[in-house]
Amino acid sequence: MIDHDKIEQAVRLFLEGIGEDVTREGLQDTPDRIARMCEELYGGMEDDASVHLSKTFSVDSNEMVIEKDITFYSTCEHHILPFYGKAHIAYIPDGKVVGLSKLARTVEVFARRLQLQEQLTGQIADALMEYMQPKGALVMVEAEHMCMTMRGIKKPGSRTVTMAKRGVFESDPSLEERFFRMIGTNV
Ligand SMILES: Nc1nc2c(ncn2[C@@H]2O[C@H](COP(=O)(O)OP(=O)(O)OP(=O)(O)O)[C@@H](O)[C@H]2O)c(=O)[nH]1
Ligand SMILES: [Zn+2]
Repeated sequence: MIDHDKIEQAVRLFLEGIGEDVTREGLQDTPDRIARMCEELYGGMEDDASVHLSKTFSVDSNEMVIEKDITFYSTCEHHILPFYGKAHIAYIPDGKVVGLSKLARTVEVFARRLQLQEQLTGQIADALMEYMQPKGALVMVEAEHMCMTMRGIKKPGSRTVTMAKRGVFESDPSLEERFFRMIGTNV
């Protein structure tokens, strides 16, 4: 549960900590604004991937399905700064598929919380395997981390690429090659 009162108290303390005057006009509503924003940014913690992925329906073909370029925004758990980019999801059905929007909804469930990119990638793949039981799933995430660009090492434009393979994608390398051909990326 997101606790608005705690967030508002913390934001006031934080503003004092950086030497701000919390009573000045521009900051008066900021604690409340941030508490409301947290509902959106971290709302994935109160959502459940099984709700989206268990709405399957039957199909005749078990050909690979790819949903690519799913834009997401997440927050790095080390610095509480955004990391954002694209997720690509592939799966090989085992007689059933889900509505395409449910793949993007699953990305949102895990992106809208404090995260590590590797963990985000793995959690999406695990949810697909657990709740829709395909023959295999592959998730690739490409992102820019603001903790690498606006502070610290300051390398704007650097991208982190992570991948998680499950099921037949682990045992058959030709499926991964097909995935790369189909998304048109050479990482
Ligand atoms: N593996 C991984 N590392 C991440 C992710 N997001 C941020 N990091 C890294 O987490 C590390 C935290 O390093 P620390 O040395 O504890 O903290 P820091 O002194 O702020 O690190 P610098 O960023 O090097 O200044 C940094 O190297 C970040 O680049 C992520 O999603 N996955
Ligand atoms: Zn970070």
